[in-house]
Amino acid sequence: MQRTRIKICGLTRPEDVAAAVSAGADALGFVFYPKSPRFVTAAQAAAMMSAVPPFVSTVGLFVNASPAEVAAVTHIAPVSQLQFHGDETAQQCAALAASANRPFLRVFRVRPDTRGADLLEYENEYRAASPLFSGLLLDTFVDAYGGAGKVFDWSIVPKDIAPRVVLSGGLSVQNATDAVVRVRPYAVDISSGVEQQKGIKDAHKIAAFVQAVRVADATSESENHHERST
Ligand SMILES: O=C(O)c1ccccc1NCC(=O)[C@H](O)[C@H](O)COP(=O)(O)O
Repeated sequence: MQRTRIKICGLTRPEDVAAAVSAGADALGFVFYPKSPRFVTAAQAAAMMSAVPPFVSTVGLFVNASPAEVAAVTHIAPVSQLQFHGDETAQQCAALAASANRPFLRVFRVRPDTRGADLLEYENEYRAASPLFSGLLLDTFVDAYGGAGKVFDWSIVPKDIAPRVVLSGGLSVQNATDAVVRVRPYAVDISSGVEQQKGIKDAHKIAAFVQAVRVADATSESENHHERST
């Protein structure tokens, strides 16, 4: 059975890290963008990461950060990978990742006029720019940079790219099963949909979200089985 990977983003409290790990999250996101309500310092993130068990990834999220800012964080907080969420070019992402010696996720902020071909072209550009490119994370374009809880039109995601992308943007306990069954992404990423208030996660919502994704995995498996046997 395909097991859709799950990233919980925007963690600011040790108890929220514990809730995400105990619910079965595969990756934990820490926001190093000072204007975010979910901003954490490198020292705060490092303290939270010290309680993360083996085989759970930690992701450091940056928006238009300088090489010095990324280096200052990665010297202190042992993130396993980077996420570039701003207007960085492919060359800038490649250089930031190389200097931090970490793989990176590139966020594509989907607009109403985005077409599937745009995603494939963007992915090719990043793949060509760096061996440290680990994949695209699809989020909804909003004027602010992210964590806004807005959904985009999932039908634009081409079937041939879906198994490699991280789907995000307005996911919730209510829409997670539908999103995963329809798109069949490699992974999903959620922030505001599992919060009580900005930056404060809700352990029950995290557990319910993980459960909703697992229901989708089981549904997709039974659909695959049905397709194979007819
Ligand atoms: O969380 C923030 O405040 C934030 C600030 C600047 C850039 C990105 C930010 N968050 C990104 C995420 O948490 C997620 O990758 C994604 O945007 C999904 O968020 P949501 O729609 O709230 O689930």
